[in-house]
Amino acid sequence: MAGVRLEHVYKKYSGSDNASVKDFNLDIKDKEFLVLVGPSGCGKSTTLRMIAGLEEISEGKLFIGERLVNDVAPKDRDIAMVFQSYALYPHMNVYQNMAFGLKLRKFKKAEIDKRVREAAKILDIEHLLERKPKALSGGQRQRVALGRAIVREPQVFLMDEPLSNLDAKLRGQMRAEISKLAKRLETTVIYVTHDQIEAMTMGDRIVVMKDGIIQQAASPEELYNHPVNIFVAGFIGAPSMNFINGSLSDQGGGVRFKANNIDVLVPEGKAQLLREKGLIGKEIIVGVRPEDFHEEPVFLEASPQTLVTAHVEVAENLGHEMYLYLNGLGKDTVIARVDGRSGVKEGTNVKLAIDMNKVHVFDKESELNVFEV
Ligand SMILES: Nc1ncnc2c1ncn2[C@@H]1O[C@H](COP(=O)(O)OP(=O)(O)OP(=O)(O)O)[C@@H](O)[C@H]1O
Repeated sequence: MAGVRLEHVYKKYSGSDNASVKDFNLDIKDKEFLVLVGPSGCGKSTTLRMIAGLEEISEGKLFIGERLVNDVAPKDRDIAMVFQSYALYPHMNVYQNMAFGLKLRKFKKAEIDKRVREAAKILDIEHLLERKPKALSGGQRQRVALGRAIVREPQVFLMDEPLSNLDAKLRGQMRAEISKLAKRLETTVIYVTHDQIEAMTMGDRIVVMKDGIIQQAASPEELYNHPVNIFVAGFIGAPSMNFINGSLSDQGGGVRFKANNIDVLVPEGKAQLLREKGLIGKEIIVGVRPEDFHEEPVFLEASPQTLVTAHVEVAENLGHEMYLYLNGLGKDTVIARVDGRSGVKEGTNVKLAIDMNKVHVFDKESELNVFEV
């Protein structure tokens, strides 16, 4: 088993003006489940392919374990990769598909048989070993693709959007299975996805990328509670965090955040930090997650000064929770999540309290979270 370390890694494809991956620094621990996440084109696959050895590194150093592998061929890196397209050999049955890589590497028949059967047992596909890929469901094919990687007993698993061809329900199941599998095999996994839910549920640590640059590398909880900038704050969480433009004022009686229909008191602990950072009187962006709006009486009594009034344009009731699409708070529609039994009606005005202890404040210019950086 081994970790993976990238030091100042760059990738510039020949013919393109800009580097696709820039100054990538990361120390992935042995047995860690690391997820690379970000929008299309941010450089996730390029990073993974450099680790796999399928793309050359333009600059920087890549270590697998303690070994510098910049110039080591993919087959000698002791890694296994699982792709989005499972690329199973159609003319081979499941057993042969799983055995093929080991056969190429000249493993003995008995050893191949032992490994294939063990992997099939782990993945619960023992009854499918004689079948051809075309007689398998999408989820079963994905399991065979995983099986092909497992039999290699690699130091590191690399997975590039392995679940994106599956339907939503199966994706949910396989998500949990891959997490369990990684723990059981006690192996390092580097997993690429553009799906923030996959990232949040699977990763021990998540690396959020944008334009080839790491924005933040942290645990799911840390990313959710302490995003360093607007991009990360908006990327993690669904529905996304609301961003409201406004300004801070301090005319005695504490720091207030004002914007459209909002005029609320900032808790003193946070207010002091905003004073120290020289943000009073400045335009800022406040970030409020939908779940940090409340209408429980208890909460309202506790912080009466955080009450806002808004117009409910649309109320989506899912039963256990309701999403309110609100006008009047920000330039754009603001989404609040309340209890599904709260009885809020579309077309009415609603009074909500913002949990000001949970809000984030971003510098308008740098887009950095002023509480975190
Ligand atoms: N072979 C290539 N030649 C030139 N440019 C490339 C090549 N492969 C990728 N790129 C560019 O590098 C950037 C990063 O691409 P990459 O595939 O790593 O992104 P990604 O985050 O994995 O995106 P997606 O989620 O769409 O797969 C993109 O701008 C892409 O156009």
